[in-house]
Amino acid sequence: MGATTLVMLGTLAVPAVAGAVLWRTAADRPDPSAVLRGPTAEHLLGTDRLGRDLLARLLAATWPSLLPAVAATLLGAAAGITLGALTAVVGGRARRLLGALINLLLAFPALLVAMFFAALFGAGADGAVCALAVACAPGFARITQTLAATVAGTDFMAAARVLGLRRHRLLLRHVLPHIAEPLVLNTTVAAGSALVALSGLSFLGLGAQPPSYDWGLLLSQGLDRIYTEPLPAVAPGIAIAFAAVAFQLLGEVLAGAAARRARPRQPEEPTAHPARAGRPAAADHVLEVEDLRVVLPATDRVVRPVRGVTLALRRGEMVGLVGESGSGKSLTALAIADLLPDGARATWGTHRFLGADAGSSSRGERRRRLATGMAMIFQNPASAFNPSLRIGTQMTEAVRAHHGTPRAQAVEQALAALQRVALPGGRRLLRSRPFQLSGGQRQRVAIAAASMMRPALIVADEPTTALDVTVQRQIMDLLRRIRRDDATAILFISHDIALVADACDRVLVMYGGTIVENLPARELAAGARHPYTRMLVASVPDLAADRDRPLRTIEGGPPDPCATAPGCPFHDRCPHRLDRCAVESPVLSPLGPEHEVACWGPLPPAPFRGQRVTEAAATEAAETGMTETDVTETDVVEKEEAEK
Ligand SMILES: Nc1ncnc2c1ncn2[C@@H]1O[C@H](COP(=O)(O)OP(=O)(O)OP(=O)(O)O)[C@@H](O)[C@H]1O
Repeated sequence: MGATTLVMLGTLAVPAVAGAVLWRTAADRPDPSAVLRGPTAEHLLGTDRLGRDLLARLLAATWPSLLPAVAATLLGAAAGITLGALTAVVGGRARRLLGALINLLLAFPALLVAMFFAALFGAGADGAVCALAVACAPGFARITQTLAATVAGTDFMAAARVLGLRRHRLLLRHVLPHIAEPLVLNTTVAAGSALVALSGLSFLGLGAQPPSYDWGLLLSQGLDRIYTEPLPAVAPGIAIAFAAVAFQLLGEVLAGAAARRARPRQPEEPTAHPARAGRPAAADHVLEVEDLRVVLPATDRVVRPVRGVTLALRRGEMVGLVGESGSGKSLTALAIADLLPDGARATWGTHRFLGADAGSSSRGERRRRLATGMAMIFQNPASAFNPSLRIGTQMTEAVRAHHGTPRAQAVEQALAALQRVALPGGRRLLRSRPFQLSGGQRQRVAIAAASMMRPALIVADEPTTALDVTVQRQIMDLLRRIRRDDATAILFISHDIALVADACDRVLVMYGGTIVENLPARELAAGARHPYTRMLVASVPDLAADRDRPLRTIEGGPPDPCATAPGCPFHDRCPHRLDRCAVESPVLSPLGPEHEVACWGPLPPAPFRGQRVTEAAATEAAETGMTETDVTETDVVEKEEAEK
């Protein structure tokens, strides 16, 4: 398409640029001896009523036909884009007024508007250009208004407003650069339509006036004798169609190029991922995932944020997934739920949900199973709901679609679910829309909706991060109740180590896209053996922390998700690293019946509950003259309690 467009544009460019020099004389020279001739070897398209060569006139008219079309498009685009973009930066009342104006202008057909204004401005090429600019401006305004609306509500616009940027700066710096690409494409396509419209105006006598001429006028003059000599009318018609198609194709080619530029590189299949048959299914396991890998496309590289995650959840078990930002927790959850973003690819050795192997079922079957057996609760309850639909519609959607539950019965179930999560309001709440609820209410509705399907597994991705501690507690109570009542397994993703340790049965610690430790939650504080888990736990401040000392952090940053070097992902930050840590990747290996760790040199169990207690023990030992190991955890805890 690109080559064809180039050839077509080149074919137009030659007569457009050289037409006036090469053919103007022949085009304007009358020949009384050759009036109204048909096509001959001397005049390939024939002559007009003054004996002028029609081919020369057609070629010489290229520039006068294309230039006004491009000029009208640019004028209309400038006016329309300004009008439309203003809606993103003005206040509410002005925005409504501008919107109404755009709607009003759009209510009239563009060609009618063009003819009206062409007559108003007076027949002639300039009047036609202005008329067409006026006619196409509302279309540009509407597209720009729609595009600008997507930018207007963004956080960076809010931040720019807070910084006090003036409107024209907001417009030029923040709105237009974000929507420029589709507007440029639209302008190119519109130029083709403008050419057709301008030729139409000239054809009707409202555009170019003799002795000036363009293709539209030539077409009109040729039409007088179309039954005896079709070529004088057909040739300008073909020229108009040819140029209009060239502009349209140019728009298509630009759009294709833009899409290709935006489309990230497709990831190649992850390497070093041997196909494995997987272990036999355990009877009480709801979910079993082995060697899950996720590869994401990026514009210039391939991102591998999840690199061989193995996990399993039993019925009714609540498992915490912790790890610092970027360790791959959310992508692991999305891969399990088959909700990865476009272009992302997941592979696994085993993916068994409710006993069924994902590898042996079709995508449709897998999705159906996930839709009925799994529910997701997201961090931001605001974006989990469609703002334009009522809560009731969204809550009842899944049971109606998957269980075929009649509407009235689905509503009853929704009311029961709302009662279960202690949300008052009943039917009134079902009739409300998401924006009418607070964040905590929305999250409770999300949990109520999730519980309506009685799922075997709930994946809760930081469900309490956006909420205050009181609501957080209520949400945790709800999850616990659902788990107890329905034996639902819960994969609870959180940054709140203390909350996870308190609420979960087991904790999976994730680092650099892999699970580095899997241990019972009760052992998290004292029994963690991976240096990363230890440091993560130690970095949690508590009320007993010495406020004069800086908070503990883990030096360094998370590993680059694009890196392909072997070795333990934590080795460069690990104070206990061994030589082999930099070259050999450790795998998750059992340390005890319920404890697995991926480390070449797991630390010995901490004597007491975490770093805080260890330090307190040292102080206590120094004060009492005992050795550190003589100080029991009970001593330390008792002392802390007394101090509090
Ligand atoms: N659509 C995407 N395209 C490219 N990279 C992505 C995409 N989504 C996530 N990533 C990258 O993948 C890595 C893991 O992201 P993920 O959201 O799973 O981390 P996380 O552990 O859940 O972090 P957080 O706790 O902050 O939510 C990060 O480095 C992130 O930058």
